[in-house]
Parts: sequence; structure tokens; C-alpha cells
Amino acid sequence: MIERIGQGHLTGLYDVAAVRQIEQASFAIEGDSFPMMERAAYAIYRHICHRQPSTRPIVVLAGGGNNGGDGVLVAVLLHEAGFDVTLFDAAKRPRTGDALLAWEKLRAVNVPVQPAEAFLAYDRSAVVVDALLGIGALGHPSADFAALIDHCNHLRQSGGWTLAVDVPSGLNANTGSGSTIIEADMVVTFIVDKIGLRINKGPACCHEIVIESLQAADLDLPQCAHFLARSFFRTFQPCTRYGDSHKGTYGHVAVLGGDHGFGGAAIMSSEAAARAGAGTVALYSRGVTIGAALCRNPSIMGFDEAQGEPGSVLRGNSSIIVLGPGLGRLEWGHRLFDAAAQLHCRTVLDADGLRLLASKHWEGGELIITPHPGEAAFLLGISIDEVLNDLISAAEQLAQKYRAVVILKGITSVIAKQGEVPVVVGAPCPGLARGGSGDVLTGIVAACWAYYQDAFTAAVIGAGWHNDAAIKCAQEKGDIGMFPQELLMYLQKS
Ligand SMILES: NC(=O)C1=CN([C@@H]2O[C@H](COP(=O)(O)OP(=O)(O)OC[C@H]3O[C@@H](n4cnc5c(N)ncnc54)[C@H](OP(=O)(O)O)[C@@H]3O)[C@@H](O)[C@H]2O)[C@@H](O)CC1
Ligand SMILES: Nc1ncnc2c1ncn2[C@@H]1O[C@H](COP(=O)(O)OP(=O)(O)O)[C@@H](O)[C@H]1O
Ligand SMILES: [K+]
Repeated sequence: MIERIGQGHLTGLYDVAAVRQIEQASFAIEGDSFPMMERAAYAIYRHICHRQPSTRPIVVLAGGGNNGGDGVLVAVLLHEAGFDVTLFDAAKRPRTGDALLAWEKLRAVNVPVQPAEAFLAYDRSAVVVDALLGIGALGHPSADFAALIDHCNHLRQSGGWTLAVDVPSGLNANTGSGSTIIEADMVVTFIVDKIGLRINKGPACCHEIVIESLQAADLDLPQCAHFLARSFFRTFQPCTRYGDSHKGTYGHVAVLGGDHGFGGAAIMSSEAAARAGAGTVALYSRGVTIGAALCRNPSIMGFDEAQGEPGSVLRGNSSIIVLGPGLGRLEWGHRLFDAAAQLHCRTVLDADGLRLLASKHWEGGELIITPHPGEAAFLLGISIDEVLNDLISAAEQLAQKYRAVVILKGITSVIAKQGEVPVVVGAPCPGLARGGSGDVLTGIVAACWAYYQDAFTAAVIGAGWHNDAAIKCAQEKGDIGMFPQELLMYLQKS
């Protein structure tokens, strides 16, 4: 189902081990490894000519490995083309292999070279080519490399432009983690798209990613995940409606929650379900919350405890329940959680619902759970760092442990289900980094579930749609100016 909806928009994300396998196969076929480094350098050179054809000076930061070797060859090409290029040499030991061959070429054409430390005093507005560390980096950058990275980021803040070769230095290409990382306007990554560029801190450091396959061998290796690019939503409008339809066609969403003090969460979730196209939406909450919800959105149905049991807000077994936003962890929340489980309906579980899930056994309907890394750590009994250092595995473990479809939320979100390749969706949107964004997500996902029926499809489309609408909203209102519920007005903007 996902493949059908993705229609070629789902691309593979690979880890370093896979890249190394492809690399070795390619070298064996070609009988030499240096031509691939030359193709890598030429690809970078082309992108610089295309994107920065100005007379700005160009700085190449080159480490001692093959990532640095790429940078060295880029410097040669730029120098020969008449650019004002200086290479800062950060190698700590004599180069070997292809990196040495590259260095010999550089020496033959007299590219200006300075020691890496001199870069720390460099203050011109330049194009910086980051070729310090690539997929061979181990652990955090050494202190001297971290200083170079910090200075590069400082220059960028003052008007510079940074292109990262293969991977922004300091970013772990497998986990997307790192302490001091190059912020790259453009990352030209080689052979395949790498998982670390798309999760955790990766997306915030890679403002644009270009993949250059370098004519590498075409091996059929397992992907860590698929990536659903934002461009998907340029041509795909989720939850479109049909002429031959009625409200029942688009399903019923029942939001249970909104204890005293947290009513807004349940209101936002129900409003999101309605705006994302659910045929009917009901809210079961405290009386005061119902009053406020109906003032904002009279199209939803509101029921408080005095009017009956939680089950009274359902419309048959096909209803989708949202449980968690504003649920609280007091007796009221516990009771609602237990009552919701008894209803055996498909359930989107978030926030306090997840905290209760960790301590109670869920015997209710099929689940989509939407933890952020803190909640994921709690659910798995591990630390947040352990979750962040392997988001894909954390999402997969959650899917297995709770027999659920999982949306592990973050700057990008990882969607996992047992037996499926996980999908990464989204792009950075700092405007979403505020209370309520997750509540809005639950409502959108519930409406998608009612529409698409398949939980994994609903989770992928719902999470991507939420992110896409938020980015459009932020473009008009600004990251500080946007409220989570306002993104709902952008669910249908192209
Ligand atoms: N795949 C391909 O087919 C192609 C690959 N290509 C390119 O090769 C790149 C991979 O090259 P690679 O394997 O030489 O590793 P690389 O990233 O340069 O790192 C090793 C160097 O970093 C250093 N170093 C490590 N950790 C460090 C730390 N924490 N802090 C500081 N320093 C640290 C380490 O130093 P050492 O430990 O030796 O002192 C050594 O000098 C790949 O990303 C792509 O750009 C292209 O040519 C196209 C074809
Ligand atoms: N910087 C960011 N870039 C992109 N998405 C973000 C960012 N910060 C938060 N989000 C998204 O916003 C939502 C936040 O959810 P959550 O932390 O549960 O918020 P709350 O519980 O307060 O509603 C998630 O969907 C997450 O993916
Ligand atoms: K790099």
C-alpha cells in the first residue's frame, strides 16, 4: 500500500556498511579506486560552478583520509579553472592510497596550501568546502577538528556558504548524532542516500542534499529505511473527497481526554481530526473543555461525563479513538484509559496515554503510538541518548514490544511496523517545537487512519502531511508566530 501511495517518492536510506560494500564491488569491477574519487571531485566541482559562480574566494578544508582526498582534487579542479582557492591541510599523518595520489596532483599544479590552524584566523566571506571527515570518521571530532568546524559555522553565520563533501564533518552517517557538526548549505553525498543525513541532527545540518551515484555498482542491499521526501505532497493531496460520498465514507474519530488544566490538548486533537477530513468527530472530556471546544468548532460533537460513558461517543467498531492528549495521569485519566481499552477500537495513543501504556497491559484495539524520544525511552526502559543513537532500532523495538505502528517523532519522524521497512518523513520546522504540535498530529493521523484504513499508511501520510502543512504555515506566519492549530489551515494549500 505504501509503495502505491509513494509512487517513486520513497527512496532508500543506507548505512555506512552498505556504502562500503558497494564501494568494494565498484572498485573490483573498475579494477581501480582512484577514478571514483575523481568522479566525486568532479561532481562537487560542478555543483560549486553551478551554485557559486561568483568571484568569492573558495576554501577547502581537507582531512587526511579519502574525504580529504576528494577535497584535494576539488581544489585542483577549481584552481585550474581560475578560481581563487586555498586549501587548509588538516592531515595529521602522511597521506596514503588515493588521498596521496590526489595530494601529488595538487602539488603538481601549485594550489596555495596553508596549515589547518591558519583557517582559525580566516575571516573572509568565502565558499567553504568541508572535506575534513566523511564516512570513515570515528567518534566525536578531535578538539582541533572541532575548532575548525566551529569556525566554519561561524563564517557561514556571517554570510559564507558551506558545501559538505559526502557527509557534514562531525555528523555520524549512521545515527545522525554528533556534538560539533558542520552546518552545510549543500551536502553532496556519494553513491547512495545515507540514513544519518535524514534522522536525528542530520536534517538540521544538511539544508540541501544532492546524491551523486558516481556510476557505482548497482547492488541490491537492504535499506535501513525509506525516505518520503516533502516533494511528495506537491502532487499528492491526502484524504481527498469523492463526489459520490457521505460523512460515513470518511469515518468517525473520537477523542477521549482533556482533564482539568489540559483541555486544550484534546480540543486541538479533535479540531485536527475534523480539519484533516474525518467525516464526524466527537470529543469526550470535562464539561468545561466541551464548552470551549464547541465555541471554537461547532462541527464536532461534545460529550462530558455527565452524559454517559466514553463508549457513547463511538459510532460503531470502525471508529478511531485518540487517547492521550490532555489525559493526565490522575484517576480520571486511568479510568478513561481502561475504558478506552475495553472499546476495542483502533486507537492512536499519545502523551499521557503512553505513560499509562508503560505501566498497564493494553488489551484494546490495534494501536498507532506517537512517542517523542523521551516517551520512547520510557516505553523501552532505556535512556534518551540510547534512543537518539539508534532511532531506527528504537522505533522497531517499540513496534515489536507494543505490537503497534510507531511514529517516533523528532525533527524528522521514523514510522515503524513489524515486517515493514521503516519510513522517515519530514523536514526541519522549528515552528513545531512547542506544546500542542503533537496533539495536532494525533488528530491528523486518526483522520488518515479512518480514510486509508491501513495503520502504517495512515501513520506515514499523517506524519508527513502534518510536517508539510507546518512548514507552509511557518513560511507565512514565521516559526515564532505560528501556533500548532494554525497549521491545520495549510493542510490543503499547494
Ligand atoms: N565510498 C566510496 O566509494 C568513495 C568514497 N569517497 C570518499 O571517501 C570518504 C571515506 O574516506 P575514508 O574511509 O578514508 O574516511 P574519512 O571519512 O576520510 O575519515 C578518515 C580520516 O579521518 C580521520 N579521523 C577519523 N575520525 C576522526 C575524528 N573523530 N577526529 C579527527 N579525525 C578523525 C582519520 O585520521 P586518523 O585516524 O587516520 O589519524 C582519517 O584521516 C567518503 O566519505 C568519501 O568522501 C570518495 O572518494 C568517492 C568514493
Ligand atoms: N524542530 C522541529 N522540526 C520538525 N518537526 C518538529 C520539530 N520540533 C517538533 N516537531 C514535531 O512536532 C511534534 C511535537 O510533538 P510533541 O513533542 O509530542 O508535542 P506536544 O506533546 O507538546 O504536542 C512532533 O510531530 C514532532 O515531529
Ligand atoms: K565532510
